[in-house]
Order: sequence, then C-alpha cells, then structure tokens
Amino acid sequence: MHSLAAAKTSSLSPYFWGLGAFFGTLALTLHHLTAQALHLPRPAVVGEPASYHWNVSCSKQYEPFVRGCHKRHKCGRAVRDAFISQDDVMALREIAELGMQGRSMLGGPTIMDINTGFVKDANGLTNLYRADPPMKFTKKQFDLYKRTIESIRNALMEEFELAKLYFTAPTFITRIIGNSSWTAAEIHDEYWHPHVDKNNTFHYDYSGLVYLSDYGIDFTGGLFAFIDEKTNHTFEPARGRLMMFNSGMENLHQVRPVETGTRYVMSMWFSCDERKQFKNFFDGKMHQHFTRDD
Ligand SMILES: O=C(O)CCC(=O)C(=O)O
Ligand SMILES: [Fe+2]
Repeated sequence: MHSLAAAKTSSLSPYFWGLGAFFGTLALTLHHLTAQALHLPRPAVVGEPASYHWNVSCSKQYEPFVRGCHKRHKCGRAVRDAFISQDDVMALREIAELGMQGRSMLGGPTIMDINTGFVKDANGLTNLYRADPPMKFTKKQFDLYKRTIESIRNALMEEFELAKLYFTAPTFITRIIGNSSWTAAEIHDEYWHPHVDKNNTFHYDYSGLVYLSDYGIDFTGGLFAFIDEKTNHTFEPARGRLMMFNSGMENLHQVRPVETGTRYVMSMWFSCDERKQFKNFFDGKMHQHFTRDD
C-alpha cells in the first residue's frame, strides 16, 4: 500500500511538475502581457478610419442601474481615427478661437462651453452671451457643433451596444497652451491630475473626446493616459481622433502636462439619466438648465 502510494506519487510527480511549470509560465506570460503598457500612436495615415476597442471590468458605480444604458460586464475604451473630417476639425478650432479670443495665451487651460456660453481660464469666468457685444456664432457653426455631438452619441451607443444615451452638461472645448514658465494659480487649472470623470460629475456615464490637434506636431507632452493597476496606457491625441470610454472608476485617467504648443480637445459627456439630458440648444442664448428643469 505504502509502496503503491509512493510509486503513484513518483509517477505522477513529473506530470504535476510539468503542469505546474506550464501554468507558472502561463501566469507569468499573462502577467507580462497585462502589465505591458499599450501606446497608441497618431494614425500613420491621416484620414484612415481605423478603430480599436479594449474591454475592462466595470466598476460598481452605476447605480441606480439603467437597463439598456449601463453595463454590468461590458465596459471599455475605444478609439476611432478620422472620426470627423479635417475640415470639421478646422471649423471646430475656429469656434474655439472665436470664443477664447482675448483669453490668456500665457499657458495652461481655457475651457469654453458654447451651450451655456461660459469661458474660464486663469483670469476668471465670463459669459460669451453676456459680453458687450455678445458673441455670435453662425448657424453653420452651431449646426456643426450639434452634428458632432450627435455623432459622438451615436458612436458610443454603437460601440457599447446601448439602447439609450442622453447628451448632458457641462461639456467643453479645452485649449491648453504649453509653457514651461507657466504655473497654475489654482487647483482647477491643474488639468494633469489623475481623475475619474464620474467622480467629478456623478451623472456622467460615458465620455467622448474628439481631438482637434496632433500630438508631436501641434504640441508636445499632453498624452492621454489610462492608469490601470499594473501599468498605464497612453494615447496620442490626433486631429479627428475620437476617444470613448465609460466614465466610472474603471477608467482612471489623466492628461499629461502639455510642454509646448497648443492642444485642443472637444470633451463631451453622456448620461443614462434621462433627467440629466441637456437639450442641444445651440441658439446663442445662455442655457443653464437640464431639459427637465426648464
Ligand atoms: O483632454 C483629454 O485628453 C482628456 C480630458 C479629460 O480627461 C476631461 O476633461 O475629463
Ligand atoms: Fe477626464
């Protein structure tokens, strides 16, 4: 009995050792693979409509859970290149420049929301539609802005297989000017901090960013990075590139400091909460209320 057990053990042990070594190597490989940082460069061919999708485990932040919009198991990140045309990129940049004219060019961020009219930089907060004379965007400009938002909403619904999704507020175009001698006067200007969008604004469920400038050409620094447990994944902003992700804790991220040049991004957020739907007004008036609050 004893010897049989010993014989069994000795004949099985090479098998177990082999299995152990196999799974050990597999675990190491998987660890290596998951720990390996992804870096997505600017598209090699401008205008090429490439797309990428990564799955991540959903956080448990999506309460109250909205069926057809929130997901328990399918959270992720996605990128689409050449999502908007180079002409639309230029026209959106023109909107940003018009709204931000006269604002600080010394460095740091300026944010503008053409829906509410607010513009904010280190010098303070003003409203485009309350200025004298009030800022007037053309119908063509408002239509482009609306169309871009609607196409981001549709792309998110397609990418994450959603039955409903509402455009919400606040949303911005952000211009960041890189200047090594600039220092932030207040914490709000320190745009590089790792953050979770939903922790800043609870009704945000999906984030959609359209880049309006090219990393390495229009500016240096300013990479976008997802910060995961084992590693960071970096993405080079590129004109017309759309970045989409769930806004919760599964997607902790940061914008790295812009070193030189000017970086533009249109940042839009979408909610599963119908009460937080922001009507896509864009009529040159100052709107501050969610549709249901009006
Ligand atoms: O500009 C970017 O790449 C990201 C901006 C961002 O994370 C935010 O506005 O919450
Ligand atoms: Fe963010």
